Amino acid sequence: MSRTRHSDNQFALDLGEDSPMTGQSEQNMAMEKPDPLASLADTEALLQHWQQADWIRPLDTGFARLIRDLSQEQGEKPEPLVLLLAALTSHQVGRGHVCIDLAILLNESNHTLSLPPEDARAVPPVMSEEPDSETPTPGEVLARTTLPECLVALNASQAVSAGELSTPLVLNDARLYLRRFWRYEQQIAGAIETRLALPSALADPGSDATDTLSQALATLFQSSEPVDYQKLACALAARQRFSVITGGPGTGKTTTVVNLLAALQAVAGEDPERAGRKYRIRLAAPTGKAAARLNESIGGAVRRLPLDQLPGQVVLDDIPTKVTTLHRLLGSRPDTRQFRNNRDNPLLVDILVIDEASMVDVDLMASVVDALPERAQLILLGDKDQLASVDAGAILGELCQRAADAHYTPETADWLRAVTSMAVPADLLDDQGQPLDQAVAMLRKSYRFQEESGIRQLAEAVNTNTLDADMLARIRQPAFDDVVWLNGHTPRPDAEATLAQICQHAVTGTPNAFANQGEDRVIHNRPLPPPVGYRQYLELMNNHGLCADSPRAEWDALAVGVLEAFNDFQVLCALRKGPWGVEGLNDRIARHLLAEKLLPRAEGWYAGRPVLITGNDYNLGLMNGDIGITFSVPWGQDDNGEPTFVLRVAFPDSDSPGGIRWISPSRLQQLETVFAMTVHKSQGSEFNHTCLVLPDRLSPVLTKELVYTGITRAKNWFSLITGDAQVLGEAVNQRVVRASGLGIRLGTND
Ligand SMILES: Nc1ncnc2c1ncn2[C@@H]1O[C@H](COP(=O)(O)OP(=O)(O)OP(=O)(O)O)[C@@H](O)[C@H]1O
Repeated sequence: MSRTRHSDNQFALDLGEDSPMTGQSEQNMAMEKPDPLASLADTEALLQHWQQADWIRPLDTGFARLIRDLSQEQGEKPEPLVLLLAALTSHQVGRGHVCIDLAILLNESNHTLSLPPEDARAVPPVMSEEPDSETPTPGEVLARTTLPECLVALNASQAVSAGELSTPLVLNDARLYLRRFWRYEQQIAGAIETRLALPSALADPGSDATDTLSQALATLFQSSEPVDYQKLACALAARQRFSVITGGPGTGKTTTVVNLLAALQAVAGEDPERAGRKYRIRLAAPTGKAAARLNESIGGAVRRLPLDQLPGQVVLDDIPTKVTTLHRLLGSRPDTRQFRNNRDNPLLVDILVIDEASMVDVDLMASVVDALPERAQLILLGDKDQLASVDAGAILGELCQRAADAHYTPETADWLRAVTSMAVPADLLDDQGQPLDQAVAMLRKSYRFQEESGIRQLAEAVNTNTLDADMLARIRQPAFDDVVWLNGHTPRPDAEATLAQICQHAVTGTPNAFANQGEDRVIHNRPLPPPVGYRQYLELMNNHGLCADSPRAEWDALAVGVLEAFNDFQVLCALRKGPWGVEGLNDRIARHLLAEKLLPRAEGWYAGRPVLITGNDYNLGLMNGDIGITFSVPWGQDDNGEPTFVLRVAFPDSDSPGGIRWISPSRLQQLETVFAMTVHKSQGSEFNHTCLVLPDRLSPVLTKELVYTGITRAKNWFSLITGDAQVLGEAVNQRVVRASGLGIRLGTND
């Protein structure tokens, strides 16, 4: 169907009354210019121009060409509008969306697509016969069309189906997907629905199994509070084969899940399917860093379990403490996206717990549910308010859209009362609650941060859109003892001076900028040392006192100490490029540390260089997100018998806690220096002192989720430096909204 035919066609006109999404005047203005979709050649030229200007990727134009070829093979005249939408859908997948919601796209084209990009290069004129005309933006092109026109064109194309045919594009309602991503979403939604529908041995509050669960919960949770949300979460998650436990930092997700696993093992003996055997449980996280962090915290929590008081004869070995990465769990293979474990070779597991689930994209989650036996229980843990995964999807956020209000049905509330002896607060009840709502629990009290903690209050203000003038004044002053906005008194600071301030802060951590010079803080009855910068780990490294003859164990111990000290401070940036991004700041901070004589050099490889692995390397056993530090270590002798030193990067050995792996820099493939890290990459990590750098102007990546994630990476100290004071307030007013159909399918899309 050609575009001209659309406007001549009465049917199209009937449907195509002025779309509520597109203003008439905007449309009229666009109509005055030549139609860039008038012909296939014009459309292809337009896409080519956008690609040349780096607005869209070669992959996106390549996908549009594939749709064109496919249409032609089917004897169909390729429809320019379909090609355009195909390229834009592919572009959006590259930006983390699972699909395009056409209604939203037409309503806010430029914002939805983030086009033109912030750093847009000039695009050469597209219409050769009109040398002066500017290439239209996607927004201008889309302003000429309407939702009904798009739907008519897509429905008429052989490249599009509702999913029943193996077409490259799938249209569900007004959501347009690349087939692969539609399939992922279907797989995930199907796996959740199936598990929610499975009958549970614990559904009947009068059963022996439920009685045992109730006894176990009474032993594990002894809070005197009227509502213990950890206990509620534990009960809900025990009842079904799918559940989500979400909560902010330190709300007790790990504690709750350890109690949950103990409670489940206590009832295992009464599960007819288990015939008295305990459950096989696996714990996993999306990155090595996140797995290591859970590894650290889970061991202690398991050891504190009152196992001897639990029913069901649960022993320590029944509760796993080893956390693996999802890639390792599924058995990743070099050079292929296929995992060793899949539908045909499922995991030997009864219960799988995934921590930091906000970082899991739809591709990986689809592989997880593919490899999970149908009756296996899946438990997702994470903070719903954090940034979504780097790749497509926002699974945890989607599943938890209604978590704050819970929407528990009266039936769920009755069951909870019977099992936990607690009444669900009335404002969390809803007799229209959906099945998914009954499987989602939100932890609401932070045990790590005290009530007066600035980090807690600032994160909450950002998260709940209550970052007001009073809070800004308090972090400027600073009124809190753990938070400081270092240049908050300067609305439009000089860029060079601010960048120099960041470098200086990165050296020392500027303890005297915090209230009481960062001294005299006591956390959980222990005095807290003042905040530090990178000088701490570099001094430890430079003054180690080891010699060429020192045993390997001493070098390992030094590396463990230096890696720990490095974790005490981290600069986080919103952006990658430019002076305010990781690339600019890594370079600048390294040169500053060189000038301070803390580094021997600031380019290439040098002792002291901290590196972040940016892609999984299965041969070396290094995972995306792993951090190593470069050392000069003794390695053999020269011809005169003198010891020689070489550079080796020390990584924590994920297979042996406290161990170190020394890897030659030349073997490392994908990495970057990590004096500065993007907030995206910092997910799943926590640092004693975190400094968040916001740039001098707003950009689409600066969102509430980003600022919240940045603040909540700080365990004890948080500092903020802004290129422009306004940017903080503007950033928290922007939200990450990722197009997806998961919540819609599961009936929890509010
Ligand atoms: N019910 C509780 N009563 C007292 N202390 C608790 C309780 N729950 C958790 N804690 C303590 O609070 C701290 C944080 O708990 P935990 O590590 O379980 O939280 P988390 O939500 O997993 O944290 P993170 O944000 O690191 O993922 C721990 O020191 C833990 O012992």
